[in-house]
Amino acid sequence: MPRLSVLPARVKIVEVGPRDGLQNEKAMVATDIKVELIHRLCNAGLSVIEATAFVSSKWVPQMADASDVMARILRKPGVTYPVLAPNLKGLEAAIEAGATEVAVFGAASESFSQKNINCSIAESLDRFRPVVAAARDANIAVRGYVSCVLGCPYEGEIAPQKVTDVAKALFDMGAYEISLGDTIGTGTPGKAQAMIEAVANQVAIEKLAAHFHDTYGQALANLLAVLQMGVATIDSSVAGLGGCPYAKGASGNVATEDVVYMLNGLGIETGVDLEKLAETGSWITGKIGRQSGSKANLALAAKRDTVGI
Ligand SMILES: CC(C)(COP(=O)([O-])OP(=O)([O-])OC[C@H]1O[C@@H](n2cnc3c(N)ncnc32)[C@H](O)[C@@H]1OP(=O)([O-])[O-])[C@@H](O)C(=O)NCCC(=O)NCCSC(=O)C[C@@](C)(O)CC(=O)[O-]
Repeated sequence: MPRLSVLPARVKIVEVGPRDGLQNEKAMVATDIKVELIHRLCNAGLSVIEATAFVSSKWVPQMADASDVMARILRKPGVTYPVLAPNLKGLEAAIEAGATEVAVFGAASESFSQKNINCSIAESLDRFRPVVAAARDANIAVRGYVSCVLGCPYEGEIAPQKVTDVAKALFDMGAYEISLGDTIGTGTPGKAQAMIEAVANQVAIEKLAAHFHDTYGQALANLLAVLQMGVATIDSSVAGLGGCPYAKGASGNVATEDVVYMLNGLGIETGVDLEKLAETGSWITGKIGRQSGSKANLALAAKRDTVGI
């Protein structure tokens, strides 16, 4: 097992359930539920919880209560609550709501960029530059997302070089971390490694995060493949909730419970209490009337039922 020796000792999990997990829900999820979800995730030990998105409510109605969510969460010291901010308007609202970290989100696919944020890749980078500069002036950390790193719902295959170019541009403008999104979950481990290898030639691997969706059931395998290369930050969503409204057919993010179960088995620290997390997964899926997308969650719930606790 020589490869296992190169795995990181600790992985930072960025929990995206309250934002990515809920943004595509058709029925409005009450602000109270979103706030309680964030509190429960915090109690389960997650230390980075993407709370909401300051985007146009015409584009993503589910995130219209972003300011309310931020006003009502009880912030725990040591936990960060990043939010999406696609432009200066979003950044201003995020700052007013007390955000200490924001994320800009671009894509490696022209078509997806147009559908998701209504501009070309080059225009998006021009739009993000002043957002990143203003955020940093205000002492706010900025994360950069790149979508469609392993495939696009409109263009199919995406060359690793395109991903690298956008990732480098975001990093050079001041994003401290670049999250690489397999938006439609079409990646496989070899492709994921080739993509990371290309990006890591330009942006240090410690600055990269893997944000993999599980549409084809490949997310955990892809994560293990990139962990072996040195990636030590993983985005995931409780109960595997989620999907992008502008990527039809894409199912949820990899489930945080499944990621934690795998990392526990590998002896990798996350600081997350799997039982509490699984209870949170069962709670939120009950609240929004969905089946959990986490196999670990379902197995733990069945085990709880069997032993009667
Ligand atoms: C970027 C825009 C705003 C451009 O949208 P636009 O229509 O080109 O923008 P605009 O500047 O012309 O403004 C249009 C209207 O939106 C308002 N507006 C403008 N900006 C904001 C704002 N920040 N907050 C609130 N309102 C805003 C603005 O005030 C105006 O209102 P009106 O005058 O018509 O009443 C729009 O396309 C948008 O909001 N897109 C967001 C789409 C989105 O949130 N997608 C999901 C997140 S990305 C994702 O899930 C992928 C990821 C990150 O998870 C990684 C992966 O898996 O790949």
